[in-house]
Amino acid sequence: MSGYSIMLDLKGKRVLVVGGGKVAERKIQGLLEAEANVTIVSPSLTSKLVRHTEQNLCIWHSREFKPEDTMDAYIVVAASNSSEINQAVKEACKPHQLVNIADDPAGSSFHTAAAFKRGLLTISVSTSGASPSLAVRLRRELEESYSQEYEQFTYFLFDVRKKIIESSLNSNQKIKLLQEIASDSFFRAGNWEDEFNKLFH
Ligand SMILES: C[C@@]1(CC(=O)O)C2=NC(=C\c3[nH]c(c(CCC(=O)O)c3CC(=O)O)Cc3[nH]c(c(CC(=O)O)c3CCC(=O)O)/C=C3\N/C(=C\2)[C@@H](CCC(=O)O)[C@]3(C)CC(=O)O)/[C@H]1CCC(=O)O
Ligand SMILES: NC(=O)c1ccc[n+]([C@@H]2O[C@H](COP(=O)([O-])OP(=O)(O)OC[C@H]3O[C@@H](n4cnc5c(N)ncnc54)[C@H](O)[C@@H]3O)[C@@H](O)[C@H]2O)c1
Repeated sequence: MSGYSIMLDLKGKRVLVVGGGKVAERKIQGLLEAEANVTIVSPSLTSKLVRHTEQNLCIWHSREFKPEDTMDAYIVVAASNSSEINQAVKEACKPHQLVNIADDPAGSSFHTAAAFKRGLLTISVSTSGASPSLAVRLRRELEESYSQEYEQFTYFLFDVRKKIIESSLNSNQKIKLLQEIASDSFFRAGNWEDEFNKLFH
């Protein structure tokens, strides 16, 4: 897979997850953070997923998968522990549906990246299935390199970028300023508002 990176808006979108084990739990965590509308079809659930359904964070059909479950789903994740069931899920999907098969990277239309957020910043790592363990290691290393302070920094950048774009500066001045406030030295200086006001009158 050559792999094209995008950020999907899943708010309110219907996502079907087949299986309720450890892998389903991990995928569902990310899907709920993205505010997707998650339906799980599985005869059993992990205790964490049971809590999610009790809190109405997702819908659970306590039974085996049926092909019609895939109807109307924007994304389908097959994470049962049976490769036959996972293949049946794939076969039930229409060509336009995004499908992730936990035990069949080549047969999936997308892979899940190892990702974390700092406010508006998302950092994700993919090895295209070569080594999920390497993706996890790099994600952990990057998490250490990009401190929690980046969360506030992204909100600061979001606000001042708007001010810069709407200002009467010419386009070269705007680009220079936008690059300056995104630089490592600016980030490290702290007092971002004060430093910005010195640069922007
Ligand atoms: C990143 C992450 C996101 C997530 O799942 O949310 C993710 N796998 C994670 C962890 C992980 N997965 C596995 C191990 C055990 C050690 C090892 O195998 O290295 C660990 C490590 C651990 O658990 O620590 C085993 C494994 N994974 C896949 C197969 C099937 C196969 O290869 O055939 C098997 C063998 C199954 C078996 O035993 O049969 C397949 C996929 N796993 C992917 C993503 C996609 C490619 C990502 C990429 O290459 O970058 C892809 C293709 C499809 C997909 O699932 O989307 C998440 C880390 C989240 C985080 O911590 O940040
Ligand atoms: N992609 C990844 O990151 C990754 C990592 C490890 C394992 N895997 C693969 O993911 C799959 C699931 O692993 P796991 O550790 O979560 O397994 P698990 O045994 O913890 O969970 C399997 C779940 O599938 C459900 N299930 C079984 N038959 C079903 C059916 N007919 N319909 C609906 N649900 C059904 C079970 O009730 C259970 O909830 C395995 O195929 C494994 O090889 C993928």
